[in-house]
Amino acid sequence: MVTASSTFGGSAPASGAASPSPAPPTIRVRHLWHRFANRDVLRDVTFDVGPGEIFGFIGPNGAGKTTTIRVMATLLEPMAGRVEIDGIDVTLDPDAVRKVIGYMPDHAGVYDRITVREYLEFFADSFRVPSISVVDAVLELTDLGKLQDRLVAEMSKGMKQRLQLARILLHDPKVLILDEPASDLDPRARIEIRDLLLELRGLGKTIFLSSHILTELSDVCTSIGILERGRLVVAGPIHEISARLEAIRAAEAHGHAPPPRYVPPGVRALVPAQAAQAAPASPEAAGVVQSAPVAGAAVAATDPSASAAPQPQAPQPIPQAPSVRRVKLRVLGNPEAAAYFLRGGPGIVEVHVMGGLVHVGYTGTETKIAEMVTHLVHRNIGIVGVEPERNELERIFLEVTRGDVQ
Ligand SMILES: Nc1ncnc2c1ncn2[C@@H]1O[C@H](COP(=O)(O)OP(=O)(O)OP(=O)(O)O)[C@@H](O)[C@H]1O
Repeated sequence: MVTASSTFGGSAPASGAASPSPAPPTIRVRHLWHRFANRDVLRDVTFDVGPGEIFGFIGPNGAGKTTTIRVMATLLEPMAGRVEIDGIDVTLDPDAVRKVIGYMPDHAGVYDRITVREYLEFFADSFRVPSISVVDAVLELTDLGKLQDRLVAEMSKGMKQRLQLARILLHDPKVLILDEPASDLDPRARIEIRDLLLELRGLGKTIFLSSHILTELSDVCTSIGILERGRLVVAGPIHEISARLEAIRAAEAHGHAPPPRYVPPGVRALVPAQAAQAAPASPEAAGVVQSAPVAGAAVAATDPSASAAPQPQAPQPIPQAPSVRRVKLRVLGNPEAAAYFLRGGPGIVEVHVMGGLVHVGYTGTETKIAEMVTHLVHRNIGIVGVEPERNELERIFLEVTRGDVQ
């Protein structure tokens, strides 16, 4: 019997793929520009997604996420720059790219008046894959088997979204490109989609997904890229970005020159102000041109400096700085007394009282919060509220973006 796991992704790495690997990137985007009318909506976007990663592409409405995705999905020709999926240039060989990607657009429609099985068999036939065995495997993988005889029209939004995912798995693509896969879903459906994505990653798929909802991504993505007004302001593994920002903050707080900035492959800078200074204002200024089909050959760009694939900067070692986390404590009685007892404690970096709350910076894990609470309770200080800092991804997002829209 064909099973989901034997049919899908058997050859790819099943675990541990998030760590840096010498393998070439599965998705390679270099100096991508796009312009609608006379407005640049993508400006010099460059990033890599390694094999087996779940890459979250984050940005506010209108930042350019869908435009980037449509280029990757071969639906839109870039004005300049180069995009390769699994080593294939999307402009030079879009048909080959389509065979290795499964693309789920935002707000995709589904045919309503057929059953779930009929829907999948229809697409399996159009993908020219053996419909019965593959549809069985996809139904099993996406847990839609019980609903296979149900009319699509009668399915919930979450289930329709799951059906969309099932459809793009039929040809067993290596790379999944999902535009806002969890938007409009209730919390349960969102969690179910997240679990399915993790399962697909376990089968070796590389997953690129976009979202403007940070919390739906933070516990599923291995890496992120943040796009603002068409510019990529940061990209890389979440913990590396976080450690770097922490090191920069610590150095600046002590009046030292910031440590050398970590530049993920191809990304210009971590900090928006620097990105704005460093980035060219137009593809013409950057000397970047589009890869264009030329009879049977990979194309030379017109500008010799751009003709070779642009080389990303080698990543610099990331300085190790202990990551400072923050928590706010609401105490009964005098908050200054609580602050007094916490100052100088192991792992406590800073303590101050503001707005009646005790703000504590600490290093280590969240057990440190439990230790602080115990310590204060033993000194007869009652705790009535504990408010840990924002989640890591929210913190990064707020720090590297400026809230600009285009
Ligand atoms: N076909 C088009 N013609 C003109 N402008 C467009 C077109 N498609 C998108 N845009 C503009 O390009 C910019 C980027 O749009 P895009 O859809 O890529 O953003 P997004 O980050 O996906 O936003 P959202 O989260 O709202 O989907 C927006 O200002 C949008 O209005």
